[in-house]
Amino acid sequence: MDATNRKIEAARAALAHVEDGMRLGIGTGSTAEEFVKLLAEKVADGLTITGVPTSERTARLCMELGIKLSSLDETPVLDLAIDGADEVDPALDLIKGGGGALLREKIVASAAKRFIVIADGSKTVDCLGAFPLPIEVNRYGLEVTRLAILRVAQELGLSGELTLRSARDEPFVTDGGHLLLDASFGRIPDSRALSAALVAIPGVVEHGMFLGLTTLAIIAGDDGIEVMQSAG
Ligand SMILES: O=C(CO)[C@H](O)[C@H](O)COP(=O)(O)O
Repeated sequence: MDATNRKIEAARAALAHVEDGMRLGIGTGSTAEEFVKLLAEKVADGLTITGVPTSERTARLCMELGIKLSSLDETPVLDLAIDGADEVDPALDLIKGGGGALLREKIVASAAKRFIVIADGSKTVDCLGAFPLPIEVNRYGLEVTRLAILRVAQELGLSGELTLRSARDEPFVTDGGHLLLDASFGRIPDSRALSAALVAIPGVVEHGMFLGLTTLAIIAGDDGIEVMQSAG
């Protein structure tokens, strides 16, 4: 099975958790897009859900495919959110934001009673950090924020490149109008300490570590689907 088919299988397994009438957070990225396509087929067959998208990109796809959308302000409590991930560790902590949507994704996941992650097997890791950690920052004072991030990382024994994300030779701008710094720190042994230190920096808007948010991870590998359940 190739990577696309694994994503489709994870998305299909997640769809089984979607019930009629649900208020549903809908993720961003290639795996989430496979989920949106399958969800649209169910909606065409009569399933009723209210979707809250995690990005403008996902909103466009949902609208194209006939999925009814709401905003988080109109629908602030969600029954379920389903999204992809860049890394999933054994405690179901994640790195997300490879697609640049981490802020809305985290707000939507935190508004959901249950948060299901869908991924192919290449995303599972023993320890977060091989995938560069996306950090969403305010444009104002970018250099001050950059230096502060490097300082807190150093205090936690971490080091590595901090790269301003770009797209088509321009800085990548998030849906919220912010910039992204991708932190290649390598293994992050104490993700909670790094999280607390990062959110205390005034110019940091959010970071891509999703800690303690995941209810279930549906991982599709060559041997089929593995469902990882949160201990909490
Ligand atoms: O966090 C994300 C977007 O901000 C995505 O969920 C993450 O990057 C995984 O994407 P893909 O399913 O394309 O591998």
